[in-house]
Amino acid sequence: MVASEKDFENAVHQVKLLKEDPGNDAKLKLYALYKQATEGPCNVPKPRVFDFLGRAKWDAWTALGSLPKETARQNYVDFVSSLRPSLTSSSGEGPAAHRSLPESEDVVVTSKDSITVITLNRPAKKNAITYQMYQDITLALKAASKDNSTITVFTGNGNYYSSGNDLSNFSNRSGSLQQMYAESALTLRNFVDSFIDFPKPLVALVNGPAVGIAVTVLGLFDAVYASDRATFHTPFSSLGITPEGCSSYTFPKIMGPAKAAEMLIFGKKITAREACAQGLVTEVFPHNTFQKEAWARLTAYAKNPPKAMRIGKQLLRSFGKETLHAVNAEECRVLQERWLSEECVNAIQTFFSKKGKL
Ligand SMILES: CCCCCC/C=C/C(=O)SCCNC(=O)CCNC(=O)[C@H](O)C(C)(C)COP(=O)(O)OP(=O)(O)OC[C@H]1O[C@@H](n2cnc3c(N)ncnc32)[C@H](O)[C@@H]1OP(=O)(O)O
Repeated sequence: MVASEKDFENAVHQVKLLKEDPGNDAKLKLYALYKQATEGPCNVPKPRVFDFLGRAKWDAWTALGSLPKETARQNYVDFVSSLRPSLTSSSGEGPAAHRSLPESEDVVVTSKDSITVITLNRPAKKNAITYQMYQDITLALKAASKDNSTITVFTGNGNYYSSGNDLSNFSNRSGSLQQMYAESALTLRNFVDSFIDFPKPLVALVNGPAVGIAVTVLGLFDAVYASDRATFHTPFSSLGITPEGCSSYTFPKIMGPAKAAEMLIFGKKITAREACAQGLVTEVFPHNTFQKEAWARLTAYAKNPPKAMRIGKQLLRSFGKETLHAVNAEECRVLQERWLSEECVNAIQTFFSKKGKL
């Protein structure tokens, strides 16, 4: 269900009627979504340095990147409803994730034409996945598995699909290293499990380069549509780490052991067309028609009888499921050890000293 103009106007009106101050963060978010929904991406100059409020508003609006107006309108309506649960949208039931997802700006969930869309929304950081985002995505997939959508889509906002794991994930948390790595391994395991167990067709729209875990989990999707600007890169060895996302099992199955080793052990970056030839990508579209063509395809597929698609997917998946869970557990166990290694610690330090880009 997409928010109509009327839903949006109602939500704007409801904000004016709020009796309690929702707080500065909420007000900034409302401001940014309102501007994005009514004017599109921010293209006004950044306010001067002492205009603190103006700059905070500008930052919030700019952070929405190229989020489409319709999505911003929907997010505004959803956010207003979450501020006051008693204020419900006039269009009836909202998107599924709205019912169980924590508020998150970095992972945006929307619903349209029986399709739930999960968008990685950190364009300024190339959609790198933070610790919180792993948890939000896991929740979003759980919610989508229960909502009334037919297909679930995963994509990225901006010019990257995702640069993979946020390399600062291990530097901005508290507790002992052992505890942090154990928690991270568990979070990763739950994240990948939610892809393994996802019961409906899951489609990736790879709008630009994909790195690391954003590539590996693609082996667990049912279809992967890519822009011809997308690339696929798993530089694990140069980061001192090892493959995850079940790729140590799915990649050799999909592309054969030799091509899998080239990517997962030697870190060869491949183009969308190469990934398609190797079976990781379903189809490649020219970048300037990518959204239009991929969405036309998805909208048509979403009209298929949902139960048949769901049961079909489960048949395709069910026989390998136990193996996938075992592979996931083993990959996470090995990674937990690798994170403590000198090779890994040095590689992350090199990245943040700006000497070690891919
Ligand atoms: C719970 C833990 C689970 C762990 C699971 C294991 C997962 C493993 C992986 O995913 S391994 C892959 C990790 N990713 C990378 O190594 C990519 C690192 N990034 C880069 O090499 C480059 O940023 C780039 C090639 C993706 C893009 O280069 P460029 O176009 O020149 O842009 P910038 O480098 O200027 O990037 C803009 C801005 O984003 C920050 N950023 C980009 N990617 C990451 C990242 N993965 N982690 C943290 N930050 C990232 C970059 O630092 C810049 O920030 P700044 O503007 O300087 O503040």
